[in-house]
This record gives sequence, C-alpha cells and structure tokens, in this order.
Amino acid sequence: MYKILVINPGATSTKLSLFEDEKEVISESIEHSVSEIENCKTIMDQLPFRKKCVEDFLKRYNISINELDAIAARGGILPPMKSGTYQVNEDMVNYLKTKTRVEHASNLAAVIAFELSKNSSKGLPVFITDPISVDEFIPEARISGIPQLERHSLFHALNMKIVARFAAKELNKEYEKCNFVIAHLGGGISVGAQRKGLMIDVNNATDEGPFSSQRTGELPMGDLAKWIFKNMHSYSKNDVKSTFVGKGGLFAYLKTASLKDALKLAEKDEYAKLIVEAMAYQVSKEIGGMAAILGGDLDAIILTGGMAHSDYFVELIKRRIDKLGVVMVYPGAYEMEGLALGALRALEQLEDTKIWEGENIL
Ligand SMILES: Nc1ncnc2c1ncn2[C@@H]1O[C@H](COP(=O)(O)OP(=O)(O)O)[C@@H](O)[C@H]1O
Ligand SMILES: CCCC(=O)OP(=O)(O)O
Repeated sequence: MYKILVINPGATSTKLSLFEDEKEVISESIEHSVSEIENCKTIMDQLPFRKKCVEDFLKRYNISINELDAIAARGGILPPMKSGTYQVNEDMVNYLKTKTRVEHASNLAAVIAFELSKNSSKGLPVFITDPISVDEFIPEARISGIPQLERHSLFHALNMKIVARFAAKELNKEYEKCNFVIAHLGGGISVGAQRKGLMIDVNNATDEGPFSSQRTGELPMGDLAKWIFKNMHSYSKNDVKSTFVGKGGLFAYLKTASLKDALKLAEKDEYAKLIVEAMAYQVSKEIGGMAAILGGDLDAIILTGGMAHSDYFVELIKRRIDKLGVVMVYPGAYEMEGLALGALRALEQLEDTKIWEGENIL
C-alpha cells in the first residue's frame, strides 16, 4: 500500500489529503485569512505560512515524512507541456519561483512539496499531474486575430482530465477514443473541446470565454481599449488587472463571488436573476462553439466544478445545449483524487513518468 500526501493550494485555502492507494483517508481544507494573503506582495511571499500549514497538518495527524511514498502536488503555471504526471526537480522548482508567467497559488505546491521531500531519509519523490499549462492546442487554436498576441492554453486541466476519465469509464469507452466538450464551472470557468484525449481548444480561464465569479472573461474590445486609456492615470497596473480578474464577473454585478449567494438574491431580485442567466447563457454559447470544433461528433458534454452542484444553474445550461449531445454532470472538483491517482500511476509504473526537461518540452 502506498501513502501519498496531496497538496493543493487555492487562492484563499490550502487543501491537504492523505491517500492510501486510491482511498482518501484524511482530508482538510485550511482557510487563510484575507490579511494573511494581502500581506504578501507575490504568491511566493506566501511560501512560509503555506509550508507551515502543511507541516502542522503532518504533526496534527502524526504523519512522519519517512512513512510517505510520494507527495502529489498541484502543478502550477509552467511552460506549455503535455498532459501527464511529471517528477518534480530543482529546475522546475526554480522556474516556479522565478520565471512563471502568471501569479497563481498553484505555483506554490511543487515548491512546498520539494522542500519537504528533502527532510525524508529515503528520497521521497514529488509528482505533479496535469498542471494548468497543459497544452494540446491544434495550430489554428493558437491564432488570436493579431500576430503579436498568441492564444495560450491555461485551464483547469487536472479536474477536466479526471472527470473525462470518469465519463469514459461510465460510457464504457476508451478514454483516448472519446470526444468530449468539458465545462469546468468553479471559481473560474474553462470550457474545452477534448478530441481523443487531447484538449485541442479551451478558453483561457483567466481572460477568455464566459464571465465567472470574479473574472470578466471576454470583453467588447473597442470599449475595453477606450476604458483603459481613460483610466490609465487614476488606476495602477494592478487596479486595472483586478478590475478584470478578481473584481469582475458575478462580483462586479452583484457584489458576491458566490453562485450560491447569487441564486438566493435571484429569488427576489430580477437583476440578480438576469446576471445568473447571463452567466449560464455565456457558458452555453462557449459549449456550442466547442461542439462545433469537434464537428458535432461528441460522446458527451460534461459539466463539472462547484457550480454544477446547483440543479437550477445546470438546468439553465442544459435547456440550451441538450440537443447537442448527452449531458453528464460531475458536481464539485476531483483535484485531490486526480493528483493522488496520477502519483499512484507513477509509483506503480502504469504510466511513463515524464521528466521535466526545462522550458521547451513540447
Ligand atoms: N450547492 C451549490 N449551489 C450553488 N452554487 C454552489 C453550490 N456549491 C458550490 N457552489 C458554487 O461553486 C462555486 C465554487 O466552485 P469551486 O469548484 O468550489 O471553486 P474553486 O475550487 O475554484 O474555488 C461558488 O460560486 C459556489 O457558490
Ligand atoms: C488559469 C486556469 C486555472 C484557474 O483559473 O484556476 P482557479 O479557478 O483555481 O483560479
């Protein structure tokens, strides 16, 4: 039996689990205070308190680092790379600390895990599986409309890939032979077209596609450019950024980033109802686009993420898309399981573990 520690830092929490083979035996989500987060200028400034929170977890459950067989860490924003499980090494850690293109809490996971692994007396492997920067785009998906700006593949790869595996199993089909449109409806929203195991196009969850709880998604470009020029003297670069990612989307309209709260408001307030319906409308539109990319040849449309817990929200989407194909719903996120199973496949040598080869791996 393999013991695997799983580390998954999110924007405001750190999720930790202990798996014994496929079974999650301990699971905790540690919330961080706004002041703890705001005191840190960069994500890497959060390293000391995030690492301590993992050490405290190990102490609380009396888990010695020497009894672990692996640590499975959420993959951060690395250069574009193939889907799969990678062994973390010093180069990857340095990249995450000093070179990553996007500040995201997931960048901390491999760094924390690698530092902890050094305390093991037996050489503890650290793995990441399906990081946010998995890139399986077809050439035409990279074209934005202007040669200076390329589209990038940045999405909820970990959860979307694992639910696709669940769906293939449920349909009794081989994962690599299935075509899916997958919509991850969490704090951020990614909607992608997965053809025969490869995510050939997906909206960049930070700045394309539907608006989400705190992100604007795609915006009317001409008016956006005018808005930035008009406000460039009164807004800092960070103010501009947080207007679109952090204070945009549901939050900008309703002052809540939670769909649960928005749905409560919508029971009495027509404006709140309109905003929730608009989010479902935009998700449906993105799903339709991705179905077209697959030429309508779909095994299923998969809805997943926290917002898929809401039957009401799922229904708003389903009524627009259910003529496109079978709709399968996996509410919540399966990231901890995705990480543990990735590490387990590596330990059992069921899959080739990829070795980080630096920045030009594709
Ligand atoms: N039962 C529910 N009904 C409606 N919305 C829900 C429900 N459960 C979770 N959500 C919504 O899901 C969103 C969070 O999704 P989640 O996948 O947990 O996000 P993340 O892990 O990215 O923070 C929030 O908007 C939350 O309100
Ligand atoms: C950039 C895609 C990943 C992402 O948005 O993750 P969160 O929703 O967890 O911030």
